[in-house]
Amino acid sequence: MAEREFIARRLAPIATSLAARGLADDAAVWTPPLGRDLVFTHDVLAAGVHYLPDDPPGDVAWKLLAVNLSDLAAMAATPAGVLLGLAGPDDAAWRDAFTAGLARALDHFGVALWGGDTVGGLAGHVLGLTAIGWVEPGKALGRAGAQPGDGLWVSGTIGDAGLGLAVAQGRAPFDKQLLNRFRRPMPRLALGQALGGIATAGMDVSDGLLIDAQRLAAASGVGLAINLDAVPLGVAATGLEDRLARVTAGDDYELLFTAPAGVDVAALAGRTPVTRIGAVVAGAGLSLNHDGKPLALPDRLGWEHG
Ligand SMILES: Nc1ncnc2c1ncn2[C@@H]1O[C@H](COP(=O)(O)OP(=O)(O)O)[C@@H](O)[C@H]1O
Ligand SMILES: Cc1ncc(C[n+]2csc(CCOP(=O)(O)OP(=O)(O)O)c2C)c(N)n1
Ligand SMILES: [Mg+2]
Ligand SMILES: [Mg+2]
Ligand SMILES: [Mg+2]
Repeated sequence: MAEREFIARRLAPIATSLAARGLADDAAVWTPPLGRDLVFTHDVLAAGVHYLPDDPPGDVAWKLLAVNLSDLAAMAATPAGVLLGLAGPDDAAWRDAFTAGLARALDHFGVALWGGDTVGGLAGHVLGLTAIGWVEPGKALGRAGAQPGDGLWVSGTIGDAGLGLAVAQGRAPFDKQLLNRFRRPMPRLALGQALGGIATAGMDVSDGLLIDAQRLAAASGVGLAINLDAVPLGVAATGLEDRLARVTAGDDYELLFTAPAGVDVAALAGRTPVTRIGAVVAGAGLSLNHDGKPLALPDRLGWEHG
């Protein structure tokens, strides 16, 4: 299918918002909600780097949208629309399944496809997505702002996606739930929006709990004391080494945030599970506690691109 035909047949039917103009013009035109600050993010997924080349294309579409919505959630924003960069081989069956999955994912999150670009003839897929959302003025949540005395909190469970990757690679027995944590992350949008204006700092966990916590600490100019044994895991760890593997695996797309001691975080989070895993302290960097004793930081804290 030629590019023009692909856009008309597969993309235009799912780009139904007024802003997208039927994908018939050179760009989208969106009227943002009056008086709101706009929030922008862009993440790329590359085959073999972020997902396995034979992962189901519909799940790849879900993940592409979800990882970007996770960054909007981290900022306490409400998503509105996205722009898609689709570059890869001329594989009509893959693209059909991808766009069908994208339509379902957009529908699930109530987000509009506003436009994008398509490039064929490549060896592997490189998928970009820009997500645009909005926040009430002054309510965007950043990584700076954590204060000594605040509690350190995380949503959901950590390390399951890392186990799911092992399942997908055939290194671990089949487990649908873990596979889904890797292929179909769930951005914490409701929690993020609830935290806006209340949490002192926040971010999403994409590279690994420890490395991302270290970034939050650095951005806030504080130290973070983390009780490793309090970190919620979906599957019990077999020992310290396993526990360290979970908190450095990444791909979690949970929210890591700090809140003043007086805030009832569980009530604020509503149906989203949240766990207090430590505290903000004066100083710098991370300090870990395990079995009631200080534990030296492992050499590797998480995922870093070369
Ligand atoms: N190629 C790039 N061009 C411009 N900004 C970038 C680029 N790569 C990353 N950034 C910005 O650097 C910051 C950190 O990026 P990243 O570590 O990818 O954050 P995240 O894990 O939340 O996606 C973000 O504000 C992001 O927008
Ligand atoms: C095939 C495969 N191997 C390894 C991983 C692990 N992994 C790759 S990138 C990454 C970190 C997140 O990706 P990044 O591009 O840094 O996203 P961002 O932090 O910008 O949201 C992780 C944990 C994976 N997701 N897929
Ligand atoms: Mg990024
Ligand atoms: Mg992020
Ligand atoms: Mg990263």
